[in-house]
Amino acid sequence: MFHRTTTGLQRCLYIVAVVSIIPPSSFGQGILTRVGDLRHSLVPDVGVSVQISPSVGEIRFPSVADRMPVGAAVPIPVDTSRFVQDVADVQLERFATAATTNIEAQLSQDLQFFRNGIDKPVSQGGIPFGPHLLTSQTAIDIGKIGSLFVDISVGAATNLGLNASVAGAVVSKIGRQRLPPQTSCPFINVRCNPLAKYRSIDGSCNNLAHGLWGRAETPFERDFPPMYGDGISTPRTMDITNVNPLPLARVVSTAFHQQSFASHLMPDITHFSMEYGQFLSHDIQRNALSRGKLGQHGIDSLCKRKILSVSPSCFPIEIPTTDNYFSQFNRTCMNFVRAIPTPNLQCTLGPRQQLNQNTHFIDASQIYGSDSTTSNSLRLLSGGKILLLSASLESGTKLPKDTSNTAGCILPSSNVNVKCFRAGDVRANQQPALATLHTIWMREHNRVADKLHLLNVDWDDEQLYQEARKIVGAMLQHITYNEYLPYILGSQTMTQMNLSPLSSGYFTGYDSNLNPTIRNSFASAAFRFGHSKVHDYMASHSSTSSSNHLWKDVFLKPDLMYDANSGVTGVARGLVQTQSQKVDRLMTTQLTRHMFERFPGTGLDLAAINIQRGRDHGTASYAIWRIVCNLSVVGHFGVGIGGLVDHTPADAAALQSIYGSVYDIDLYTGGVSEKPVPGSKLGPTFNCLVAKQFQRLKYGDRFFYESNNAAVKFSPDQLNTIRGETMAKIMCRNTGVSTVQPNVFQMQAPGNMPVSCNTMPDIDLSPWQQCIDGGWSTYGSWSLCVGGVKIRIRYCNNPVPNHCGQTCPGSPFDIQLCPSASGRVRARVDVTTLRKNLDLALGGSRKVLGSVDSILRQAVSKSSVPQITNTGPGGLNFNFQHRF
Ligand code: HEM
Ligand SMILES: [Ca+2]
Repeated sequence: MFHRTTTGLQRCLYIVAVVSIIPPSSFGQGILTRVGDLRHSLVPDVGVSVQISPSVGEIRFPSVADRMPVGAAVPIPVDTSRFVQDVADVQLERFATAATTNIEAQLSQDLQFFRNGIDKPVSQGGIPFGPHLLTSQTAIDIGKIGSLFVDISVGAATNLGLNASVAGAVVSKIGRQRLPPQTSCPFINVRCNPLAKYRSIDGSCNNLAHGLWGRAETPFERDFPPMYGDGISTPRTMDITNVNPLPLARVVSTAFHQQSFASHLMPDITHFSMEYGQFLSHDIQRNALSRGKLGQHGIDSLCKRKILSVSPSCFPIEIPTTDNYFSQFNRTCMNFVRAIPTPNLQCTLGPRQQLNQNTHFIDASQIYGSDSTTSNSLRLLSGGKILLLSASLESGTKLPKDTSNTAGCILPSSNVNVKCFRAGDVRANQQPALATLHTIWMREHNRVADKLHLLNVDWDDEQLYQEARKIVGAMLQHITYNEYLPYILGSQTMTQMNLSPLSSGYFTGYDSNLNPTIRNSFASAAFRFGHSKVHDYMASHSSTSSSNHLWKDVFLKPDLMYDANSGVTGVARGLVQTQSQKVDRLMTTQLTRHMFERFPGTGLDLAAINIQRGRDHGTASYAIWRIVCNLSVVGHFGVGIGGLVDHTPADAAALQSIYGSVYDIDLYTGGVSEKPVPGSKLGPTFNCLVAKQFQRLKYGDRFFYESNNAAVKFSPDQLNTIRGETMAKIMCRNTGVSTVQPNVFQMQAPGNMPVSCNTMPDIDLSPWQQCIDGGWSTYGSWSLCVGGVKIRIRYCNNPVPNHCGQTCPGSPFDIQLCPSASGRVRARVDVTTLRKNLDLALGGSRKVLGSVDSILRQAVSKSSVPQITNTGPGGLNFNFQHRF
């Protein structure tokens, strides 16, 4: 099928991962991937390079006889000219027409499917998938185009007879040369204003040259090409030999991820650290899930019939009849829909990609929204504040109510006033600990806005809102890099990757070539490490009593938030006083059996979902990511050299009993179970993937809070104020908590013992007091005309320097032209210079000024004025006829 020629390389493309060799016996047949090929396939900005010892030289994969030509020792060059010819316009046109018809048919079924089936909101009696299915209309629209791109790509691959291992690379290559016909690209570049002081709501124009980088509703980026069943779009369901099916996600979950128990608590890390991680994750990512593609059938019949081929968005998680929990309910499958497909940012053909509905940056978008409709709907439009409910039901304000219950919450029949909440991210209602963080931060916004208003009475709503938003976003970034990440990544990684905040001065490392976009592997696996940290219950501590709520009793239920004792304050107390579970292979059964459960047996399994999601995204297996991360190559299940060196023997053996090959291990499963790097809570693979993402989110964010960028930077005093902020202070200010340990991410311990909130000073926002016109009197009356100008003067009433180091910033003079008396030609005079000289003459004196005339004379005589200059636009030029 391929032209096996080594000549004409300029016309050739080396296919990734297709070189085969005679493998070592332990692998059966093997396929070698050239290091260069792998490196080539990496996104250049990630700074990851694949280095394998020269003695190995290549990466070894077990081989797939029917996929790969065996025996070639060099990469097989593919003559792209042939493909280009084959996929000439007329061909593509044909694929496009067929695909369009197909997509139209599928789409017409969407709505009915949604009504009848899998993803009915819980309020309508469906089996819930929680708020994760509240896919935005924009995402659905992009998904339609994404489906078209995928179908055209699949058509091209089929037509060319490409096998799965090369289809993605070849179609991408073709796609680079020609845009698919009949498609419109949803990613249209934007014009940016380099002087804009505030972040856009949707994250666009953060990077001035690449205005779409990091914008909401753009695809996740890849560090490594996806591995799909068909090379383009279908989930990875077969093992590396393409002979046996992969172990079922639920089977991996029951055999490997269950169940955590008390001894799996982390001694030093609070449950707050877990919850902050989820809150942060909701700032930077929200996968767009499909809303279904098939009418008539509910999820059960879909599962039973396994009609994936008819309903391509439905990818149910099968439950074996021997399941250790669900078998008692005769449950054979679990609700799962695929993430919607999206074109890549360049809108070229290629493998399926996934869409992030939120802004990729750490910009507090979970508080404010990632689109203007959401953010506007959350604004009070007065005093810069966000909508918050008044304190009628609980001490302290709450998030605005979602009165139509569009978030699909489970509401109590006993109290019609209890509703779910609205926030910048719809998942705020997933459970009360998350809603608590949302509430704390929304309250903080309004406190900041109020304080800013007191300092700057003339600021309008917009300026107050934007400045408060900027401050809150900066606090979130500071707390993330200063308090949260060090305990996750460890101080060594923080230092090596330059992630620690500075103690003074500005950060100058912004790199406009660095693409900050959230990586697919981070979203689909690595940052899900937090799921392993979730405790069995959510504690709520009042000042006198405490109660532990099993998660299954509080999922999607807002009731608790309305209780003065157990609400925001009680949950906050509980979070800082209980521990997280360890990051390890085990996950609480509250998440593996009971997630979003309505009655026994209807729950979901988050571990299985993580695995299934990875396969849905085509996420390459664990072993590949070790290579991307420059870690030792894994080739067997042993824990010695060349094996699972970062796993315990017991965990490695457990993996071996589940998977046929190390190249089948799902990234979530292999990564979360690694032994932690010393000082870190994560093993080396997740440590690498998480650290790299946070590096990009710092170095690729023009608005990073420590930035020295002139248009966006804080003043030195303002930055110091942000640097003094801690999560404990913010909690103290916005809840009824009265004592708390200074570092709420760590358990109480010597050096971190609880202190009274009174000892934590409120934020001092005086550096935000605007430095203009403070302390001036109103202007006196105009002078007579002197030399064609008239002058009026104001006096400084405020001898105390403000935070800008000035008493009365600005000039005491106001100068205007006198009406021209005659038509005489006059020399031009620079008013600015005149004003400067007048100021000079005044010598900073705040004494009552002498006569305008004498000052004017004095000023001008001391200088070279009148100058004959042109001050440019602004109408300040005038003719100066009188010489002193
Ligand atoms: C009680 C706590 C939590 C619950 C119930 C929960 C539940 C979920 C669910 C249902 C999903 C969607 C899965 C899918 O369809 O693929 C998800 C995704 C995710 N979760 Fe969690 N989670 C929790 C805590 C956390 C924590 C602590 C972290 C990180 C520190 C985290 C990180 C993520 C990430 C990165 C995703 C993927 C997000 C996306 O791309 O949209 N979660 N979680
Ligand atoms: Ca964001």
